Amino acid sequence: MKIAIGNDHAGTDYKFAVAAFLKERNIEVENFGTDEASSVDYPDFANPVAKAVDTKAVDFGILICGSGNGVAMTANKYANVRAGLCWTKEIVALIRAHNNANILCIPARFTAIPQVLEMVDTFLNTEFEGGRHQNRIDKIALHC
Ligand SMILES: O=C(CO)[C@H](O)[C@H](O)[C@H](O)COP(=O)(O)O
Repeated sequence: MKIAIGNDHAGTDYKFAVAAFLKERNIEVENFGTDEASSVDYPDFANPVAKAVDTKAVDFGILICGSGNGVAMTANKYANVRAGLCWTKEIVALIRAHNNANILCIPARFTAIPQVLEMVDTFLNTEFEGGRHQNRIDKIALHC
């Protein structure tokens, strides 16, 4: 499995923790995020992750910014991306089981790292349920 990860300055520490967690599980990680704490613009890091997921160059993406909203808004501009903003592992389970999300968006300023690692574990270990949820995903469309 290969995962693209991206973050702005608010998510740098969280990105390192998540990347280490994934590598310990022999998951390949492509780092598109900043490695610094100095201020940057989140679309510069969310766009390459979303593009990698959109083109199926990777299996999943993980995006981290302060609130998680900026990266989610950016990623959901891509046709094949379903990016979900999550702050508990229960919501993570639902974005996989019901929404077949392929990018997990994490609000670094409103979560703790141990909680985020649990969320990432849930994201990787929850299957899409299909059925009625597939019908609904099929109705998600670009309107521009
Ligand atoms: O874009 C965001 C919110 O949608 C992210 O949370 C950013 O990390 C945040 O806006 C950065 O804020 P800062 O005051 O420039 O550190």
